Amino acid sequence: MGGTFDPIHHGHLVAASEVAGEFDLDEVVFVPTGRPWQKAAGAVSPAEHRYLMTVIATASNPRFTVSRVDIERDGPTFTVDTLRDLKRQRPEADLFFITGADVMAEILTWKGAEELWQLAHFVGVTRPGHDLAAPVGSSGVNLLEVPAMAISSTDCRARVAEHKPVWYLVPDGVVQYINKYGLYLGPRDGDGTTPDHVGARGVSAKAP
Ligand SMILES: Nc1ncnc2c1ncn2[C@@H]1O[C@H](COP(=O)(O)OP(=O)(O)OP(=O)(O)O)[C@@H](O)[C@H]1O
Ligand SMILES: O=C(O)c1ccc[n+]([C@@H]2O[C@H](COP(=O)([O-])O)[C@@H](O)[C@H]2O)c1
Repeated sequence: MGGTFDPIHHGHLVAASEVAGEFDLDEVVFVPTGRPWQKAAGAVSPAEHRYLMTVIATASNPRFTVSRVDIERDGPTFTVDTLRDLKRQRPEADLFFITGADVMAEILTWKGAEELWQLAHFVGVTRPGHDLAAPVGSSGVNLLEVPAMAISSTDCRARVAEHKPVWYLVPDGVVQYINKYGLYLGPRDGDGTTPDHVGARGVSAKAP
């Protein structure tokens, strides 16, 4: 499952768990993007923060792992490269790429879109507020209804910035990580550490 994971939240985790169960997958590899070219430069937290939050969120599930292939590759992140790298690392694996309905609707705009269907099975999952459909001309795309989680990373970031809690929207360890590094509290300062004018403790991390 690829994503910017800024931050990872329970919508991601439920989607991954449901697909793993439905398709009897041995492993779900979470792949944080390096440079998501469709998101504004500077609007995305440093990759190491997003990677570490993903590790924290997935640590308790023995079938969940996290890959650094996208954050270690230079240049913009393209899924065609992600899938090639994963295939190189796991030549025997039958790859499934998990996306929410919003991302499924954009795949035809991606680099090498016509090649993607040969590299992996794609699984599109339902997401509140978005219609789910297989892209025109795609093959091997499965659609799966998953429990509705009206959670987005955008909303989580906005809540932290407004000093509202994100408990139960993201895993507890991710709440604590966000608080520890003062993420999302103010203007992005480039390295994701707490800007001077912002206190080190965010309201979001107060006990529930
Ligand atoms: N609540 C959700 N339910 C189902 N799928 C989701 C949900 N949130 C995200 N996804 C899917 O997870 C993948 C990674 O999403 P991403 O990291 O961009 O999270 P996001 O919440 O959409 O972030 P942002 O709000 O910053 O755009 C995408 O395929 C997306 O469609
Ligand atoms: O390959 C592309 O051109 C492409 C364009 C946009 C998004 N993606 C991938 O789609 C996944 C979700 O991306 P995002 O930005 O919505 O978190 C992630 O794995 C991205 O690398 C891929």
